[in-house]
Amino acid sequence: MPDIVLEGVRMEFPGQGATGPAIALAEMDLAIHDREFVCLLGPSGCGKSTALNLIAGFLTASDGSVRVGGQEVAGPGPDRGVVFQDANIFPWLSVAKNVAFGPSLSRRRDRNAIRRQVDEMLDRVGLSQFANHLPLELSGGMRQRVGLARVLVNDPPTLLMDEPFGALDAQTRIIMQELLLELWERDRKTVLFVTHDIDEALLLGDRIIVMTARPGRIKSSFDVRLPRPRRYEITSTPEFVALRRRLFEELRHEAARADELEAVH
Ligand SMILES: Nc1ncnc2c1ncn2[C@@H]1O[C@H](COP(=O)(O)OP(=O)(O)OP(=O)(O)O)[C@@H](O)[C@H]1O
Repeated sequence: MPDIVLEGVRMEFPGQGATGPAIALAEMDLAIHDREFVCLLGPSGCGKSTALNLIAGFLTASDGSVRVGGQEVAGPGPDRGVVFQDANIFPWLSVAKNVAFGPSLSRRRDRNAIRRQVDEMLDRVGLSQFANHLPLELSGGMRQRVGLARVLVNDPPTLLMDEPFGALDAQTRIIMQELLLELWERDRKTVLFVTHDIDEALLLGDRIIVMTARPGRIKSSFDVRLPRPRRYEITSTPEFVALRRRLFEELRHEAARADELEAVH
């Protein structure tokens, strides 16, 4: 059964001042299967984040249906873990306390079990030595690891990621992409990953969905049949380079349209 289904989804934001309503998504249909890693790719402003926020339950569609696991989305829920670019961590809590936050909300868990779970999670993301540090004492990449650990420790079946590595330098970004691949290989969650970076989408995804410029619709869907487990080295293989070229052509037109729309507004 598909894990995430959007049918005829339309999203309008009320206009500000003289401008009419902004139509972010028009008639969007999408189906993501259980344990599939799908990357949503498209030019700036095409509605990628809006689609993710609808699935996360942070926004409600103006029209159409958004279902996760067969249920109509009525708001955020523990079945969907969301990771943003700014790592959504509490600056006043240590790394370990940030990661323990979610599990501590559940009254059924005893403290020792939570501590073991947090230790294991910190080990998986390579932060064991920084358990007692405050986020301010960490680099951007390490903070993003904390953000990832905070979400993964709750073991949500679905992960929604909105350009999580967008603010990182190129080197750190690759390290984080490889870490995400490693984590995903182990427990294969359903992932929707929003990005405008072709290489990132190709390195990570089973499938890449390309969106049109605003108002966003699905333009095309590409299966990425590159072997797994994947590492960064795959980006220089002929198969990868050929796929990159195809996707670049696919996006070129939409990016130009997005620029025109920008110039008009
Ligand atoms: N809260 C809002 N109020 C009004 N308009 C909005 C709101 N959120 C998004 N929009 C508009 O909806 C459109 C889609 O925005 P969205 O953030 O989903 O695009 P995106 O593809 O994620 O872009 P980017 O890659 O730049 O983050 C844009 O034109 C944006 O200006």
